[in-house]
Amino acid sequence: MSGVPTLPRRREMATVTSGAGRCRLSKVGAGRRPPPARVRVAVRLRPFVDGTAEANDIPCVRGLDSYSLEIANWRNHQETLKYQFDAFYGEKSSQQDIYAGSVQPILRHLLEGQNASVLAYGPTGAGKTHTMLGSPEQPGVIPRALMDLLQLTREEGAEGRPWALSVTMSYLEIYQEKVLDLLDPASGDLVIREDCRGNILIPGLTQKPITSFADFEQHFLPASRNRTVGATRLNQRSSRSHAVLLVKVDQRERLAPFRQREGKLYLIDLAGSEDNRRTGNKGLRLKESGAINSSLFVLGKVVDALNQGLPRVPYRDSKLTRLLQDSLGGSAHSILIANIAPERCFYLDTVSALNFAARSKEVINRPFTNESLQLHVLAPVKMSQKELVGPSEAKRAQGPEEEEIGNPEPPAPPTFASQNFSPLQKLSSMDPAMLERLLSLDRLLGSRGTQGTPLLSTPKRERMVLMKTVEEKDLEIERLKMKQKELEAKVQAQEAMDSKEKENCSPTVLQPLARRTVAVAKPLKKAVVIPLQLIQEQAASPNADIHILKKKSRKRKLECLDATEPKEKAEDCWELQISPELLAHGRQKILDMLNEGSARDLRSLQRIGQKKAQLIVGWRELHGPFSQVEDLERVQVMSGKQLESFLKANILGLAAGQHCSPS
Ligand SMILES: Nc1ncnc2c1ncn2[C@@H]1O[C@H](COP(=O)(O)OP(=O)(O)OP(=O)(O)O)[C@@H](O)[C@H]1O
Repeated sequence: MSGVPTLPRRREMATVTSGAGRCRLSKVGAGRRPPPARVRVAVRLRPFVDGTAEANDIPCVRGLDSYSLEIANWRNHQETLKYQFDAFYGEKSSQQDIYAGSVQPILRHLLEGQNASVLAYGPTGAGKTHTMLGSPEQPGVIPRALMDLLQLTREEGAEGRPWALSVTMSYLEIYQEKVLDLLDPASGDLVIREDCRGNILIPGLTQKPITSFADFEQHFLPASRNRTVGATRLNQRSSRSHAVLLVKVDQRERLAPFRQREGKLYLIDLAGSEDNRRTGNKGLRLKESGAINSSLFVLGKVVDALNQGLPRVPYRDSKLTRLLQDSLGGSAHSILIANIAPERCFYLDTVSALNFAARSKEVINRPFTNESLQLHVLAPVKMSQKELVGPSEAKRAQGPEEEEIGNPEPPAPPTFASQNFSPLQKLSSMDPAMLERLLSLDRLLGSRGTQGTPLLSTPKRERMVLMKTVEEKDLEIERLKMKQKELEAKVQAQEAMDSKEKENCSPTVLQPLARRTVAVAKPLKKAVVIPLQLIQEQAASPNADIHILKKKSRKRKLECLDATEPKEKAEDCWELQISPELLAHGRQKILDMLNEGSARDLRSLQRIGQKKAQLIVGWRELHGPFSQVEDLERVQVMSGKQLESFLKANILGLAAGQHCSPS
């Protein structure tokens, strides 16, 4: 029985055990080799069904316990062949037993951003479609898994949880070595490709978003009717194709660093291996059978190559194995359910299926977390060409054939200025503004004496860390910009009120430092042109504790060409003398500015240009706040002597501001 056109009613489904799927976020795969996960193998023995059993037929297979079974040895009738698997389900086992025992436990990996696959394997008529799809009365793995998965994603992606989740489904069949989209049968034969991380992709395959089981049914039921089935002597509704349901779970982190994860679940109902002497296949059925058997033969070769550790695994020898590349010996948590039949007429098929299952349980996969940074938090990520175009356009873009052997890379992304940087991180798909920010950071790091291009030449992992930092900084900048706008608005309001007082002040005297930092660009620089007379007058003002200038006679050495002793000439000069209170106050103001000001704020200080401001901000981010103004020397933006004049210039400006301030 295949291609069941209806799905079970929801009330007949098992209760969802969401606790079992609670997400534990895994960091597997970041730099280290992911730990191995063996392909799990379960065997299911179906009961006798009408039409297949002969009179007085007794089963040729017998279960021993919940892991092992025995079958008569056709070479020696006195003996039996014993097999042990991860699970054995006898003829009385229910659909729920198989689902809960072997399938449900792997669903949680999808929420960790890992891939999983369930394959039903076995001879024709042994119960693969019954196991995977079932009937309305006895729902199989597919409806049960979908129901649980949708429930899990609803819980994990609920408002207030750290990740937002979305689910999509695709459904395809491999019929006579053609990949057909069951959700869009008109799209023709699709190509299978592999990305640089070894993920298998089918460009142009329809993806339908699903949020509820009703959504799933709405797409799945009509698509199931598109599946190719036909009657054979052994099965009235025999699957003539391998059917693959692909369910993708996308996760987006709601807060920084806005990671993104993708977990894929393959639910595969393989076509059964067929002995054409018994199926009575002729004509088209024989041709179909040939395609089915040869792809299953390649599947056996792939499993053998993986078991023997051969350097070449013949994944590309059939569409089926190409599609299963990341499930067998790849990145998925995989479970193979080998379906067998009890009738004697199935004996040889059963032995062959059991031998295949026994070999498969030696196959080792290395599942890893499929995680990346969500760069479009700041700028929309360019979707890949394949995702943007419909099936037919994608096919046209690619050409009619599957990709060349030995050229597993996906098609080149659209040409873009950053393509030189694209081998690991998705720089090529990056928004130009983001790339510009990245380059600025790169220049900044370069200007601090780092050799080469520190950002763009670093390995992927480090680069991702740096890019995370860029994103965080950008958010911080946004926050500061907002704050600055608020302050500017306040200043403007204040200025309107203060206009009268300003008129009384000399035009050469400026606003207090605190307000200048957020007002018009670089007003503080004007403070240095305060006429000395004015300052002198100010020094003589009633506010006697701020003395900033003092007239002093000083001897100056004069160069004498012919004399050995230099002549000295007494002359009057002005020496800056700042009162200790003002000095301490000014130092504190500058220190506050160094620790809290943005690069733009810092540029309003005397002797600080754009480059120095950026270096100061960068140093602060790396080392924490400045404990004293002298720390500026450690930033290497000024020497000790320059620091002294920097302090004087700024404190002078500050004093001038204070004197003019109406308060
Ligand atoms: N565990 C079971 N309990 C009851 N009936 C079963 C069971 N397994 C299979 N059947 C019945 O056996 C018949 C054949 O099963 P099914 O179509 O699932 O086989 P299949 O392996 O998918 O075959 P094919 O490869 O030809 O598509 C169907 O009528 C199905 O309902």
